[in-house]
Amino acid sequence: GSFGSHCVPVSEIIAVQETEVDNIQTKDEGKWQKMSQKTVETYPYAFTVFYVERARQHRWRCGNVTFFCSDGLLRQQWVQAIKEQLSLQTCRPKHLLVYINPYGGKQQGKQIYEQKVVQLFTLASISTDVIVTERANHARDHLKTEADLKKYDGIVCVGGDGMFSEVIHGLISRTQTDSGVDQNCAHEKLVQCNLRVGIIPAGSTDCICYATIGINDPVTSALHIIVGDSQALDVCSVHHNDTFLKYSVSLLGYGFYGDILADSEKKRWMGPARYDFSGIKTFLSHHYYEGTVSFQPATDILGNPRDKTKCRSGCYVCQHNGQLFSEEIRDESVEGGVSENEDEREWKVVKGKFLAINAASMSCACPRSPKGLSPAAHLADGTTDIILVRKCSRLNFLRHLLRHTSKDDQFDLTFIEVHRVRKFKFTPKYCESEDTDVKDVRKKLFSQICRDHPACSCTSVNSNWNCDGEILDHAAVEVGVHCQLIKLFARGIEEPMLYLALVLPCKL
Ligand SMILES: CCCCCCCCCCCCC/C=C/[C@@H](O)[C@H](COP(=O)(O)O)NC(=O)CCCCCCCCCCCCCCC
Ligand SMILES: Nc1ncnc2c1ncn2[C@@H]1O[C@H](COP(=O)(O)OP(=O)(O)O)[C@@H](O)[C@H]1O
Ligand SMILES: [Ca+2]
Repeated sequence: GSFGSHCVPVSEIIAVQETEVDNIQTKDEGKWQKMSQKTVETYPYAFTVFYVERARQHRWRCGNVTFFCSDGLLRQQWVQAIKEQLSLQTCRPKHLLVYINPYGGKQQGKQIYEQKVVQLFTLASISTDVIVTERANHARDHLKTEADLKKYDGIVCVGGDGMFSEVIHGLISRTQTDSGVDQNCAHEKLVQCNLRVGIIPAGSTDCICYATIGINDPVTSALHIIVGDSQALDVCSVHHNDTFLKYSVSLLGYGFYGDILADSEKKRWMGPARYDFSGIKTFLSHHYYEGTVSFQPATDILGNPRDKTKCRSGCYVCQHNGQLFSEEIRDESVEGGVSENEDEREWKVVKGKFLAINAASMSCACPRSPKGLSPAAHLADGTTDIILVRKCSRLNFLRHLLRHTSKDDQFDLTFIEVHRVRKFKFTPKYCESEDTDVKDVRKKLFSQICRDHPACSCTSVNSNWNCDGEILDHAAVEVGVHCQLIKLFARGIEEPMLYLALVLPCKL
């Protein structure tokens, strides 16, 4: 490279390698040239340090700088010293289990992994076992029962939010089974998972990657895995009548986002554009749904969904509330402890007609909306933000939606309510047909609805829940947040670094 000084923290060095001087090309006045014979003769020994270079919009790249010396022993000492420093970075993974979804997004999962990630893992001396999935739930089932997890320092999933969801379902289930915890019990404390999960984005929305790293970029994700980042993440559990349905880490959406998802699944051939298509269609159909949302507002915590400050790397709110949460758990396990905290807190009940009921456990920032559904939501504070969109005109709903893409506050509208909670319940007005004869109940339901709205086409009474991009089978759900249940190879979104340069005059 060129002459000059480079300052790189050891924690951001990817690898060091001895370099063949003969092959080095240097950039001189913008042109790549072979080094002059004279330089090669004077400095025949070189080594290259690969490191994390920050580019625009939270993008990371693998940069390198080559050092030359005249002495072979000196080079060996340098390379050895740097390797020793690297071996002291104990948070870095050495052996990873990789699942690739070849079917998500633009169906490029395999290519993205092979063309952008493999060489970086090799450079960083990370070995991998790779499984390309052959069907939906392949990764989940493999993790749940087969995979020898002791062998690995982490799991990587190549795909979208659905693929990530599969991986954490496998991992959480496995962890609970191994420690004898029953997932069907909605009030039981779940055991934290030790293995970290990395996401190489290759899906349609990639909101979990975007909201935890700041961008959906495969190389950036690979580098966060290599340096061994760690970010805790809250997980919501969703139950229906004391049976476990699913976990969610990003969006649990009923009404608008549930309907978009149900419609878009039929259009998978369109790739990521299916969401825009179904989005417009769902917007125009303007369905609302009736029901009751009950929740306990989280009052003892730091932070509020209307805050101007956001969750960033090393977030203080997440640290503080995480601490609070683990203390409460400890208190409850003590005989006669203060369990009144939880159960005797006041429940709020909101009944009405809703265009959308969204629970965002993280900001849900994604390329479509870089600030997300709930811009001030936290990754690991043990809460989820419930956003209620009451029945309003199409124009007003459009105003709300458009504000997700601008600086304006999407909650500052009369038909929007937002609450930060630890648990909530939803009960649809027209209850689901279960024990009784299905057809019978449907008939009754439709006649009742049609009496209520004579003009409606009665396509469906209830919506579906969109759970991180997967459809749930029930409308009535009970949701609880499990604080910091899993860990990612991420560090949260980094604040732009501030440099203070002190330039001293050369003449002393
Ligand atoms: C008019 C412009 C309105 C822009 C509104 C943008 C709000 C976007 C918020 C998106 C939150 C996404 C939360 C993440 C969910 C994902 O977990 C989940 C699964 O991801 P995966 O496919 O990678 O597995 N993704 C989704 O459920 C997709 C949600 C799709 C949102 C698309 C919204 C488009 C709305 C278009 C409205 C158009 C009105 C036009 C009027 C003429
Ligand atoms: N080999 C496979 N064939 C078909 N479906 C799969 C396969 N592997 C995973 N899936 C499923 O594909 C769905 C979409 O995956 P995802 O990675 O979320 O992509 P997208 O972001 O495009 O929705 C998920 O429901 C997942 O369970
Ligand atoms: Ca949260």
